[in-house]
Amino acid sequence: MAVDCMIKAPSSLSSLREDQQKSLVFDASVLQHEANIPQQFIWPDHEKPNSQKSKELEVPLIDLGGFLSGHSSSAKEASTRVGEACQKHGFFLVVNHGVDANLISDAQRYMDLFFELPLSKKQRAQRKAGESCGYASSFTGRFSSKLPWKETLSFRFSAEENSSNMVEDYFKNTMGQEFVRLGKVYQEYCNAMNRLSLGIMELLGMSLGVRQAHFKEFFEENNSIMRLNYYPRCLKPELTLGTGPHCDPTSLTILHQDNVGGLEVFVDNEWRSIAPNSSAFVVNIGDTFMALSNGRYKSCLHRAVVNNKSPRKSLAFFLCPKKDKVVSSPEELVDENNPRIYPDFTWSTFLEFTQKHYRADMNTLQAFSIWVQQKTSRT
Ligand SMILES: C=C1C[C@]23C[C@H]1CC[C@H]2[C@]1(C)CCC[C@@](C)(C(=O)O)[C@H]1[C@@H]3C(=O)O
Ligand SMILES: O=C(O)CCC(=O)C(=O)O
Ligand SMILES: [Fe+2]
Repeated sequence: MAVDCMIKAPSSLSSLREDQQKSLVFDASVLQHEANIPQQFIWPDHEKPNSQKSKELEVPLIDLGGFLSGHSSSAKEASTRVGEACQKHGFFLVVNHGVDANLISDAQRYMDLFFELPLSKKQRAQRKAGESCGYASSFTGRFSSKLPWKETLSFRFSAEENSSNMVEDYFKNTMGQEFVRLGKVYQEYCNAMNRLSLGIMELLGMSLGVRQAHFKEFFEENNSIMRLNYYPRCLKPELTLGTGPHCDPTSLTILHQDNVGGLEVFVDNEWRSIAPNSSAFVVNIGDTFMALSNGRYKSCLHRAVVNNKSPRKSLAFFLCPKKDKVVSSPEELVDENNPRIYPDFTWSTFLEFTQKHYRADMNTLQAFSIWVQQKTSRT
């Protein structure tokens, strides 16, 4: 935000036209001291977080050690537990995941090096309209209400042969030479996330009764998104949300939250918190995998709340298919009792839908399916 509108009483902001509201830029370093939060950040009553802390959810904790060491009995056990979790709320924790603890703590710590920069420096990476990558501060320029209380830096990761330095190059080219070390850490982190995602895809394939390598092969050449979430402290946390209620439109999310806590899942009609566990990754399937599973597994509704004590950080790796690969559930999951639910689509079309036409929420895939069918009937 241009600092001047921090001195305007929030009520006067609503006098701005929607395009003027969208042109505001919020500076997190100012917002975190503001008791009078701008009204664009105040969510409707039915979506505000309860002021009392949400009850903790017992999330299945799956030890990948045996599976990753090639023990078939452990693989079977892990795939059964993954399947059970996906039949319920779609979230599970993985431990003994093979990702180096020092790499995780570096990836967490290095986020501060970026988000604590002056806004003008962060804006070197400013997300451009309609694009999924870059720096976004409360999504100004994108939404005019229900603004999330967060800053994000999103960048692309590709598992294709000729893209082994994509993340490193992004940081060097966008932020300059002094960010080369940061780029190397996030390149290594994304490589580790890629390996872990493909392992989890094997367990998902086994749990659905398709050929074990089916989904692993489908995602071999993925074009994924890495997102750094930075949630500044908020003096009125009961009025806003760090990330609003949504299902991830992507295929699989591997999330590492810091020790602050704030991730919540909607289960049995109530919001339940997922306790921080620095040695574990939180894994959930997204809309695209729900389509690939022909609706057998559901992508899950979740959100992030903020607090009035400290900032919160999370690392979210979003596994996405190669852009032009057709997303279509395997024959084994389609029969007369389970007709095909979703139209075939490509991830690039679905991603464009979320970046240019629809703010992802709990109905994104449904809205997208209708949009695709309308587009097809018009041509
Ligand atoms: C494909 C994506 C769109 C979002 C980032 C990835 C996966 C999660 C999506 C998102 C976080 C869901 C909630 C709304 C959103 C706008 C956000 O709060 O960031 C979504 C992301 C986005 O469109 O930038
Ligand atoms: O920060 C979190 O804990 C959740 C963020 C999230 O759901 C997302 O970025 O899609
Ligand atoms: Fe999410």
